[in-house]
Amino acid sequence: MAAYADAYLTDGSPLAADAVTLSPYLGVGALEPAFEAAEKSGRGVFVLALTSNPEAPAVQRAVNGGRSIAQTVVDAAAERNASASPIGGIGLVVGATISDLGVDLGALNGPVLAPGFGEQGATLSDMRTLFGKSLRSVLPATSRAVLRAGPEVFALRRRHCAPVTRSCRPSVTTDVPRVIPPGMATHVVLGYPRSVRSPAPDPETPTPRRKSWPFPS
Ligand SMILES: O=c1ccn([C@@H]2O[C@H](COP(=O)(O)O)[C@@H](O)[C@H]2O)c(=O)[nH]1
Repeated sequence: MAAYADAYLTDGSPLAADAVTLSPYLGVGALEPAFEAAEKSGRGVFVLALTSNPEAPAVQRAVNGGRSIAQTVVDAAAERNASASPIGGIGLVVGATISDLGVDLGALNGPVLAPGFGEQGATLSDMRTLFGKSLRSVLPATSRAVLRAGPEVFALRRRHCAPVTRSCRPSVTTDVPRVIPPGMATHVVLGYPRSVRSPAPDPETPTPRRKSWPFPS
């Protein structure tokens, strides 16, 4: 783990990243070199806690010593972040496709990376219900739903929001500004799952051009 930490979380390494995802299944303690390297260099890690794939609950919801494995991972990250201000760099991955969290994220004091939007079917309203008070720490992630239409921003918007612009408005005007930092918002809105499920736009029908996001109501 120390070698991985050097490669991905240390200044000057050609592979250094802002943050990496880590699996805790060697034991959370085995990740210590990565935690230390991330803290030292101001980087972050996201430890898998409750993943979005359907096979995950059999392992992550298993109970050991009165706590689920997922809660054990959450608690270890919370302990590591306890004294950090305003927020620690030990984050968790919690899939947005999960219907019932079943873990307490209240003491985490760290970010939550939530994959599952777009292609996997989670919606922004799922996010509000699922994460409750922890919502402000959640970074929603979507990949295929965005990449498939890219790289032009206008093409992305046209694919996902037109000709059903109206159905995109609720997320833009109510959910997003309150929960997602501006830099993230474009990404998330472009992958807004409700629009992913909408019919593909007719290439013959011109899309009304809107000057800027968020769309006027
Ligand atoms: O619980 C998890 C953990 C990681 N992933 C990864 O995130 C992206 C999701 O891609 P989409 O195209 O938005 O579905 C992908 O790289 C997964 O390996 C995850 O989906 N769930």
